[in-house]
Amino acid sequence: MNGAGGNSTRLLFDDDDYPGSPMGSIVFAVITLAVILVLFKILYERCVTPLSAVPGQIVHSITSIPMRYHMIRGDLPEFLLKLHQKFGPIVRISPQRVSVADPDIIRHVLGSHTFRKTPSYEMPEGIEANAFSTQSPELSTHRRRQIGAAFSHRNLTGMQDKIFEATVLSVREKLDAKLAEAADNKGQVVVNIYSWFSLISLDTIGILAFGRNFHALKNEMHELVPLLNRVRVLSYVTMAFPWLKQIPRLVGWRLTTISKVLDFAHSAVIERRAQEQIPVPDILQHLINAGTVPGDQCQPMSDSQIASENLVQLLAGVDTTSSGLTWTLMLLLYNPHILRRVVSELRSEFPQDHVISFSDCRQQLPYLTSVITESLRIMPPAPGMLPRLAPADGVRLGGYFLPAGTWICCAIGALHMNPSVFPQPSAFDPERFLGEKKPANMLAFSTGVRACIGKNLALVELHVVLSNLLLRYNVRIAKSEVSSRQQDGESEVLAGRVPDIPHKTHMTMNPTRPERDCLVVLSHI
Ligand code: HEM
Repeated sequence: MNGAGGNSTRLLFDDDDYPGSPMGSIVFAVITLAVILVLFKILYERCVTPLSAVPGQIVHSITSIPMRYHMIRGDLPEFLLKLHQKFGPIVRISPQRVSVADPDIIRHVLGSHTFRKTPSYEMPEGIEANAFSTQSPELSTHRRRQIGAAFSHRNLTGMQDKIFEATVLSVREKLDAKLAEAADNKGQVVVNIYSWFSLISLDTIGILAFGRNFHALKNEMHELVPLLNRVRVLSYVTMAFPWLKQIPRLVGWRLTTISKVLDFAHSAVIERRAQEQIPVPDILQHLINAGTVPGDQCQPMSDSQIASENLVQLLAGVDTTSSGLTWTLMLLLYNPHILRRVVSELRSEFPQDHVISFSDCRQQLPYLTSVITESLRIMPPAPGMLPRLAPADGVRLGGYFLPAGTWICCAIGALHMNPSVFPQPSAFDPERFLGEKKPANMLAFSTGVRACIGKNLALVELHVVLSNLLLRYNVRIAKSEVSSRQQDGESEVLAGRVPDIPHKTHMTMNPTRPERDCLVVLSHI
C-alpha cells in the first residue's frame, strides 16, 4: 500500500501479509497455533493438574512472569499480601508455586526436613555448601550442631565486651567527635542512619566472626561493602531468573566476587589457627573449636567450611540486622508518643553514661522489647518467600493436594498482616507484645528446623544499639515535614503509623532512598 507522493508507507500488515497470500497464511497459522497452545495451557493448569484446585488468578497459573517481575521490582511481599487478601491463606502464584500465610501451615512446612529447601538456595559450584545453602537434612543438622552453640545466649554474654566495642563504643566515639565539631551548628549532626546501622552490623560480624575490627563505621566504608552488594544482587537476580546461570560470564562474575569474600574469610581462619586460644571465645573460635572438645556430637570443620559459614554470616546477618534497626528507629520517630515512652523507660532506669547490656534490656526494658518485636512483625527484615519443596509423595495442606516438587513459599510478611492472627495488623502497636500472653506467631526469624541461627545475636544488637543510642542522644527525623508536625504537637494524629518510606525487598526489606528518607538529626541530651 503506497502513500501519497509515491512514498511507501508500511502499515502493520502489507498486502502481501494478508490471509490468502503465503506470508499472510504463515502469520495466521502461527497466531492460531499460539492461541491454541495458550488455551491448552490454561485448560491444563486450571482443570487438570492437582494445583488447579488452589485459588489464584488465571495468569499466575500459566506463567511465573508476574511473580518474577515483582521479585525484581522488589515488591514481592506486597504482591503476595494482595493475593492472600483476595484469595485466602493459600494461593497459587505460578504454575509450580503456592504461597501460604496461615500460621499452622507455615509451622508445619518449616517444622521438619520433610519439606526441603529449594535449589534456589544453592551456592555456585565449587563453593562449600553451608548452613544456609544446603538442601541436605543431614548436613543442615550437623552444621547447626557445629555452629549453633556459638550463638547461644550464654556464649553471646561472654562476647559482650566485643559486641559493645563494635556497637555502643564505636557509635559514641564517632558521634561525640562529630558533635564536638558541630558545636557551632546548634550541637546537631545529620546522619544517614541506615548507612550507619549497616556499617555497625558489619563491624559486629567483623569482630565476632573474623576476629578483626573492620572499623567500617569509623571510616564509613570497608572493602567488603561493594563486594557484598555485588554478591547480593547477582544472587538475587539468578534466583529470580535461574536460566541466567547458563550464561558463563555471569556465573564467572558471581563466582569471582564470592571467592574474593571467601579469601578474606579464609585468611581470618588461618590467622586465628596460628594464634594461641583466646581467653573468651568469639564466634570464629567457637567454629574452630567445634568437634574438638570431648563430648561434642559433631566433627571439626575444615578451613574452607568455616570460611563458607563466615560468608553466610555476612550475607544473612548484616542486611537483616541493619534493616531491623532502621525500621525500628524510623517507626519510633514517626510515632512520637511511643518514642517518648521508650525514652522515659530508658532514662528512668539508667544513668546517661551507663552501657546498657542485653540482660539489662531483658530485665528492665520490657517496653523497648515489645517495640522491637512489633517492629519485626510490621516491617519484617526478611518477609518471604522461604520456599520449600513438597515431598516425593506430595502433601495435603489447607485442604489442597500439592504434588511432589511444588514450591511452597512461606509468606512471613503476609502472615504478619493476617487479621485473624494479628488484629488490626496495619497498626504499629507495641502493646500487643506487652504482658503475660504474647502472640505466638511473630515469625520474622522463621521457625522450625531451618530457623535463623543468628536470632540471638540479632536481638542483642537490636536492643543494645537502640537502647544506648536513645539513652545518650536526642534523635529526630531530619525531614522538615515530619519534624514540624511533631513540633506542632500533632503526635497523637500519627499514632500507630507506619512510615511512608519507599522500600524494596531484594531478600531483605530496605529503604529505597535512605540518603533522603533515613536522615536523622542527633544531639546530646
Ligand atoms: C534481624 C535480623 C535477622 C532476621 C530478621 C533474620 C531472619 C532469618 C530468616 C527469616 C531466616 C530463614 C531464611 C529461609 O529459610 O529462607 C534466616 C536464616 C538464617 N539466618 Fe537469619 N536473620 C537475622 C539475622 C541473622 C544473623 C545476625 C545471622 C548470623 C550472623 C543470621 C544467620 C542465619 C543463618 C545461618 C540462617 C540459615 C539457617 C538454616 O537454614 O538452617 N541471621 N534468618
